[in-house]
Amino acid sequence: MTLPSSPPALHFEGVSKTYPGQPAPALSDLTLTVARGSRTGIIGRSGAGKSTLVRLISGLETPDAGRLLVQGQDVTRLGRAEQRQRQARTGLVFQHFNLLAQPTVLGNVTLPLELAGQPRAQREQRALELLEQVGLADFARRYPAQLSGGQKQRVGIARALVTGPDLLLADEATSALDPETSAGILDLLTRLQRERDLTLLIVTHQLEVVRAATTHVAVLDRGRLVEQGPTRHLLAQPQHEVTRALLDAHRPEVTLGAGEVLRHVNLDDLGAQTLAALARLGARLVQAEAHPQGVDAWLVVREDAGDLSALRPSAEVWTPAPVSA
Ligand SMILES: Nc1ncnc2c1ncn2[C@@H]1O[C@H](COP(=O)(O)OP(=O)(O)OP(=O)(O)O)[C@@H](O)[C@H]1O
Repeated sequence: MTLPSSPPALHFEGVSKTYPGQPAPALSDLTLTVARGSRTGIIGRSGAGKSTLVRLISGLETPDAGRLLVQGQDVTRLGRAEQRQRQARTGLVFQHFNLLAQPTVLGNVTLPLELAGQPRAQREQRALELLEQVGLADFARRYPAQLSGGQKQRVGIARALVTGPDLLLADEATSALDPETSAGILDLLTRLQRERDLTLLIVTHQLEVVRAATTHVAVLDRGRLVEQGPTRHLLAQPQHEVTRALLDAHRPEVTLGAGEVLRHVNLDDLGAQTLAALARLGARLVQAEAHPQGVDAWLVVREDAGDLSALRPSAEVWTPAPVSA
């Protein structure tokens, strides 16, 4: 018996988009599939086309060419009513929160349900449940101006989820927050994605966001997809210069001695065995950052130090790329 396989959450098929009056396309023949239930990062430099991708998914723009399927539905062919239904099933979280100043926190979260015509008691109950889930049960009667940036973003997340979407788009959702607050928001998004079995699309220019919160990643550059894959694999073995440049931005400033090179490696951990292996290789650890994909480490080693793959038993995901000083 063959079970009907469910369609991917998103499928871009040869999608192109050029804004009026612009010489170059914002997206060019983009083919990209986002698996249902994944936490997928879309990363790229400024102007890569990330926001355009979000605007197409959320229905704010339409492709010039190609097809965009959301949960198997070709959104370029939907009527008005169907499009509104689809939009209600897509939650959006913005960089600058986009909260209204006047309604209270509760009023902001209930707004999408109010617009959908849901009775007050029902929508308030639902919004209070969501506020509880984002840790803001006691803030319902406050105004956005009385909240910190991280709290405002929690309200933004509650509002994005209040209509019960299956797809959540976070567009630079942590870019305006300090690192500690960002980490809390990414943890929250990850938890909610798991609990609600959502597909989470995280659009960012920050590699650390991709590392902390995604299972898969796609790298865009000048409107094109340059590489994609499981996050851990892609960050350990970046193939494209754009991805390498994103990794390089985290390179520590270090003075190299004669015959020494700086290398970026992704380790499983920094346990006793790994440290002993580093010592045997004469490797100097100059920077290490732990994250859900392992430990991102920068080492100074002698050019003739030998095979670093011994550092990582699961070496199938890792070939150290030499980085010039
Ligand atoms: N409304 C618009 N009108 C004209 N051109 C636009 C518009 N929006 C984006 N563009 C152009 O399309 C290209 C892709 O822009 P987009 O905003 O999608 O990139 P991005 O990766 O999100 O960049 P950033 O990280 O800076 O937000 C850029 O060249 C940009 O100048």
